[in-house]
Amino acid sequence: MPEAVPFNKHFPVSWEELHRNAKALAWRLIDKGPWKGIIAITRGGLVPAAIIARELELRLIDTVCVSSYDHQNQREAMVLKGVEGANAGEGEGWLIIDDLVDTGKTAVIVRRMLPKAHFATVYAKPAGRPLVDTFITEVSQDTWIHFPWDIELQFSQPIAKRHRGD
Ligand SMILES: O=P(O)(O)OC[C@H]1O[C@H](OP(=O)(O)OP(=O)(O)O)[C@H](O)[C@@H]1O
Ligand SMILES: O=c1[nH]c(=O)c2nc[nH]c2[nH]1
Ligand SMILES: [Mg+2]
Repeated sequence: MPEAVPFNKHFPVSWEELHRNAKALAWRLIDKGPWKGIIAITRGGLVPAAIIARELELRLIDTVCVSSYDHQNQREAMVLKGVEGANAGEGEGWLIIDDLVDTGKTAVIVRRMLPKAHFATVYAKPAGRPLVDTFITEVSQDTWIHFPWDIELQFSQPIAKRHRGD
């Protein structure tokens, strides 16, 4: 297994940016349909999936529940729930939505379940990029993306102080 890359950079995302980028993803996906429905990868895929479902007027939504990080520490991926019944078959005509692809481990697991589905994320890092069919924004592998549901407004040190290492 490749060495874990330390997260040296931080990329905070606001609700507005997330909304705008999820809508941009919907624009990219509209011509690639028609779509039978969405399979959201919980939990990170839930918010983008809701925005995309609204824009593409999709009302059939299922989840695949996967968990593989304790904050920034990656561990063995756990599949807590697969696709309900045989609803999506091999996934043809279905959209899989997640917030991001990082190492690609989660994407490999879900792609194995639904090999014919279209995998779309809002953000992608280079290691996971080959596993995604459509995405909006790429960030470097050593960047941690901070989603709006994980952060809160608080005091931030002036850049000069941070630069000096105070
Ligand atoms: O490409 P990978 O290295 O597999 O990482 C990407 C996955 O990691 C995060 O989920 P996480 O397992 O942290 O669960 P969460 O969505 O419930 O926060 C993120 O939402 C993706 O699903
Ligand atoms: O909030 C998150 N930001 C990330 O950059 C990331 N990579 C894997 N899982 C992640 N979760
Ligand atoms: Mg996730």
